[in-house]
Amino acid sequence: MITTANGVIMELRCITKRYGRTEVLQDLSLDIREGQMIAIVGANGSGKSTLLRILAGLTAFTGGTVRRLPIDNRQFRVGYAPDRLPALRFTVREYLNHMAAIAGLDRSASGESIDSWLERLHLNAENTQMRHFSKGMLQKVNLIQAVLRQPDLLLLDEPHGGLDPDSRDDLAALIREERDRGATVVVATHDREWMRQSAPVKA
Ligand SMILES: Nc1ncnc2c1ncn2[C@@H]1O[C@H](COP(=O)(O)OP(=O)(O)OP(=O)(O)O)[C@@H](O)[C@H]1O
Repeated sequence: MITTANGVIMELRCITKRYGRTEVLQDLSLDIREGQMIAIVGANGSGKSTLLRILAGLTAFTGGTVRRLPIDNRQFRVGYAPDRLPALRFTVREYLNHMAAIAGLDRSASGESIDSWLERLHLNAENTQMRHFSKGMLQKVNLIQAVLRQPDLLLLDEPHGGLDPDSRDDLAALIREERDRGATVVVATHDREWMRQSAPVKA
């Protein structure tokens, strides 16, 4: 999948991030390689979400450089599940169709993929607006929108938040499948135990 010799798809060098006077990230350097599973573990407020948003290209950093290496002359696809989705006035299908359209996916293929994910994650509240969803239901929609475009780099921020035990198993299977497909997965969590038990780590 990746054309660089050493498999690096993203290079961060000496990244700093400040919000006003508060320095959240300091001199952070990191190489992200094809097929890696990376856990960003830290306490509340330590800057995990900030780092994921920088990786997603959604937050500007204050200093340092980020280099994204192309795959076969194209930018690699990023899937990003933030730590929570807003409670929107869309139904789940309206929202996922919308996200698929933004990603430039073919309507009929993405429709089938959405059907299959809704069934797999037992999300059957088709006609209810997402603002009435529970935290766990919203989290499932969040995960689906992140994997719909078959990302090369999948960024998951506290992905187990709000999920019941069976759904956590579904999440572990989802991560495993994404890795088997060749995706690089970066997970931010403050829960070391969940990471140890649920995140399938491949050598
Ligand atoms: N947009 C922002 N403006 C100002 N400060 C911010 C902003 N976003 C985050 N912060 C601050 O930056 C610090 C790191 O926040 P961040 O959300 O990245 O941490 P986190 O490790 O993901 O925390 P948690 O585990 O609680 O989700 C916190 O002190 C937070 O208040």
